[in-house]
Amino acid sequence: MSGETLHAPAQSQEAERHIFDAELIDGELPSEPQPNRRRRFMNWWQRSPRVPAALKSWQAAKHAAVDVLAFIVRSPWRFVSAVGRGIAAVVRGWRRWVRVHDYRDAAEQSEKLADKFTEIRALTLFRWRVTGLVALSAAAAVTVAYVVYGGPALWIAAGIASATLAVFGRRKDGAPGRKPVLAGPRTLTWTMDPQVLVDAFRDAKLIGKDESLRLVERAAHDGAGWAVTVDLPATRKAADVIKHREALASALAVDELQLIVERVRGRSGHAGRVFLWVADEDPYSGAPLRFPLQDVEFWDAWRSIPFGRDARNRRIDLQLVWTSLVVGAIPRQGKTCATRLPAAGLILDPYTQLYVFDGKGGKDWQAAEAVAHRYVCGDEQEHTEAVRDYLVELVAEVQARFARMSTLDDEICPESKITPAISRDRDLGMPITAVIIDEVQVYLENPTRQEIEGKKITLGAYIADLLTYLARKGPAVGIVVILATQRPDSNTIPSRLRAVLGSRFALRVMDWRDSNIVLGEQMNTRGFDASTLLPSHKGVGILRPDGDTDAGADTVAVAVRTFYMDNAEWRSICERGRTLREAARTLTGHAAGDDSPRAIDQAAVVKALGSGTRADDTSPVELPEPLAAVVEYLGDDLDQREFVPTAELTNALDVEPSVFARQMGQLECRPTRHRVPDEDGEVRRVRGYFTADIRAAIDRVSDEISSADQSEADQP
Ligand SMILES: Nc1ncnc2c1ncn2[C@@H]1O[C@H](COP(=O)(O)OP(=O)(O)OP(=O)(O)O)[C@@H](O)[C@H]1O
Repeated sequence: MSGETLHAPAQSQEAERHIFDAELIDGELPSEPQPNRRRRFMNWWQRSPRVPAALKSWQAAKHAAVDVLAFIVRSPWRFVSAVGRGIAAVVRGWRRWVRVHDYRDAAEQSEKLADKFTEIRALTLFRWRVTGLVALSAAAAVTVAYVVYGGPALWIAAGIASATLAVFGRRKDGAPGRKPVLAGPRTLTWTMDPQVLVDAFRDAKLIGKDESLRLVERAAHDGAGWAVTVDLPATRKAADVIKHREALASALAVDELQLIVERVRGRSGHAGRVFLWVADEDPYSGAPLRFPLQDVEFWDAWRSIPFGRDARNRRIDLQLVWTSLVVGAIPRQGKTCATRLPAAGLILDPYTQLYVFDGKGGKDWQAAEAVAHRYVCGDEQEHTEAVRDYLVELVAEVQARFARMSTLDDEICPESKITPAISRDRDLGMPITAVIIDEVQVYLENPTRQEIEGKKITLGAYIADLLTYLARKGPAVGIVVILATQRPDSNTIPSRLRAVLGSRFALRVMDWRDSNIVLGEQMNTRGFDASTLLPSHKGVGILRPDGDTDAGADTVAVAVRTFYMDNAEWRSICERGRTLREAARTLTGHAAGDDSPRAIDQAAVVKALGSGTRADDTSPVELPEPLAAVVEYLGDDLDQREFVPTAELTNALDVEPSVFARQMGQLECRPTRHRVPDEDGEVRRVRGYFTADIRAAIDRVSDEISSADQSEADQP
């Protein structure tokens, strides 16, 4: 029940009290029953089933008028096509009759066709004669009528014949053989004829042959496209339509990027109500979108930062505090531009501290030097070591912040989490701190081995551990991690790091596996695959936000065209950020000419990471058997193959199949049947494991182990 309904009795009681309290003055008796009567009439009008729905509101009347107009405009064409279908049906029926099909089929079925041959032939001849006779009589009748009554008789005869044919050929739901096979392109014809939409849903196998759709709101032009809301038949789910958006786009003959499918939720929606929006043309073409923060003097880092627009031109903002972001794409798709947008929002808040590391070493991030507390640009060994040192410094800072926070009273820090007031209080020293790393793979892939507290580990793996810690523990004390990579594979960004990155943005990638690595397991099967984006669509990607978007809290992911900011505009934002910091006296570190590292307790950092004990970076978390053996056997295939038969695994690992199945089951990895081609190329259904399920199990187990290690390390 809604709040409004709950409050209604309270309001009426209040009104009654006022009436009773009021003094009744002579001559001021209520003399105008008019409004009440009017309201009663309106109430009756709105509720009465006898009043047509079209007369109940202006909008309904407008829709009805449009419907009538559309009907009138379409009727000549519908009449002609009905007559055409009628002629086809009559000719088809007559042919079957004259060729004695029914009799012939019966004889065939009872295998007596040869015996009945003479009878069938006689009957055929007879029916031809009847046909001839009827045709001659009809022609004679028309001729006589013409001679007696003149031209109008011919018109009347043609009218009667065509009306009869039209009735015979009218479109009936499910009538087979009445629909031309080549119906022509469906693009936008559905806006005029909802039957086309129903056919598209059937063709895309989203509803059955005998099922239909209920139109909740007829197609209307909305923005730069057409919108329609439909109810699916009972038991059909809107979520399935979203999942099979591509099939529906194909059935409607539009590019899938042009089709938006959303579930209608809340009071006016339910699990089977779908909102469809089809763009008139490619929604991602046209001039780049201007970044709104170019025109603001200051931005509050706690507010969502404008990121781009979806196909319907709705603005999509990105909340950064409390979360982290990973951007993945093949080169030249707009990764750096996309990463600079949230960075710009943070730069325009003078109370935000920035760690900017650019693995590419170009001039993309040079302007940020003017505001960055720590800045590294380059891919040499010394740069990677500097990144490591600054990250270690930040991990120590996170620990110190937690320690300081525990001493704050409840009024300042009610939830042992950072608040806007804490982040701006310079005495507390806990500003929102963003770590922005472009081309992070450069640092994560560094193979140099180093010794951390007596254990050998590569520099790349150590940086991954530091980032994992920052993304996992940092948000509570105001750390925001933003990573961009052109190599979104599992070897580059380890699963333990990926698992803690909240928001994901995938611009165009090579294939669905890479897309899933950025966006999350099985996102392609839920209808989100960044490898299907077009190369010409620079800056267009799929965003899977950590929190809500304007596109609806229920939206798992949304295709977004990011705002665009050229180098000059980016530089001007950085300059503005510097002026703001100078005024607020928050310019520190590199930007203030101070690159000296802070003194830190290395051992405490290693303990906090809980990963300093790892002996080998290639298996950062020691997986339990048989998962470890499966990972070792599959190697790169774990990312490249979709499915591995159980028999192959049990043979390769030399294990007892039932024991193997039980152990894998305990790790929540269960086999399924799947069609795979065998050596002869024949497709067979075999039992086995989807590599996505194996990867999910690895992530789950790694996370559990890391958290256990972490809580051990957190023990004082
Ligand atoms: N939102 C956008 N709108 C329009 N064009 C864009 C957008 N984002 C990027 N571009 C175009 O794409 C080009 C490549 O962008 P960018 O340099 O960000 O790509 P990248 O993925 O970082 O490339 P690399 O991997 O080489 O660093 C830019 O020069 C720009 O012209």
